[in-house]
Amino acid sequence: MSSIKIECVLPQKCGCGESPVWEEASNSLLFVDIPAKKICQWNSLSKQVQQVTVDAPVSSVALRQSGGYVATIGTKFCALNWENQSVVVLAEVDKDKKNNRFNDGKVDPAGRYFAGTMAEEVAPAVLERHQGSLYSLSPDHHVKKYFDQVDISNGLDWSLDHKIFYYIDSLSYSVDAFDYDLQTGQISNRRSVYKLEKEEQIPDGMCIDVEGRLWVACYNGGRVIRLDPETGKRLQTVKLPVDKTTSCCFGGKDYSEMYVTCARDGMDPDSLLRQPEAGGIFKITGLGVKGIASYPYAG
Ligand SMILES: O=C(O)[C@H](O)[C@@H](O)[C@H](O)[C@H](O)CO
Ligand SMILES: [Zn+2]
Repeated sequence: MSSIKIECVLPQKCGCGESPVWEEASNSLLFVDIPAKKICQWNSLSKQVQQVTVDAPVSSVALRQSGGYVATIGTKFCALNWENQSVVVLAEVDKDKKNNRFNDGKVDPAGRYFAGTMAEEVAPAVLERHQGSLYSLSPDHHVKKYFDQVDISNGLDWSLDHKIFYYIDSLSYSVDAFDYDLQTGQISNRRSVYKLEKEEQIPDGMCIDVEGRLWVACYNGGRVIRLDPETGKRLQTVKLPVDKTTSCCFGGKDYSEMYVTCARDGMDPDSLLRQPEAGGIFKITGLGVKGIASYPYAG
């Protein structure tokens, strides 16, 4: 076995850190702090953080092929110009659901921006149920709705051959798979590939590695787990010194490092004393497997 090392590389104190995305061009990790309405860029070489504050909870950020970024802000798909900090709305969803916001989002291998919604939480994982939907924004800014009745739309990624879409609705405690048609962006044939065990708690963000295995951050479980979606077996558990692990991505040189975000919101004073790094950005090295580059939005 390789020797795994876990370190907090940025003591950020995010209320809810989310959406880690590696940006190769700048050797940086992008991430958001949802309740703080912040999009952050941590430069791994200078160790400096730059941030842009927006006007509503921001739940995901992604690269944009034409430059800058895209982000899900409130219930809007937006484009962000980092230099002048300007935000342009590309599309809006759930207009009839005033209490909804977007949650996790990610770009598919064809450049479509996928993101799902949820009702705003009154406390972590406490919310009006079945209010969310899953959407994608195509490069021509057209919005497609896949399904509704979602509780907490969360982790998503695609298989290496682009034929499967993996998806997590947190309160189902399941990692699901769909057949994926990359040409049309259609999904079909939903099935569960893994049911979380009790101590693994709530499945949140997810990413795929070069061997086609899934890494799932377990909210309240203080860990990331590696799953084989073909056999439905858990292959590995990596525990972190914080409970509210929210998402993970590969990055760094050759995508051999894993970055994990986590939350501080919802922790009692006692847990905060025991977990002073809660809300920080963690780096895991020595996993012995690499990840893949994230896809940029093509619009
Ligand atoms: O990080 C996210 O994706 C959500 O926005 C969070 O609120 C947690 O996931 C949720 O509380 C646990 O289910
Ligand atoms: Zn999440």
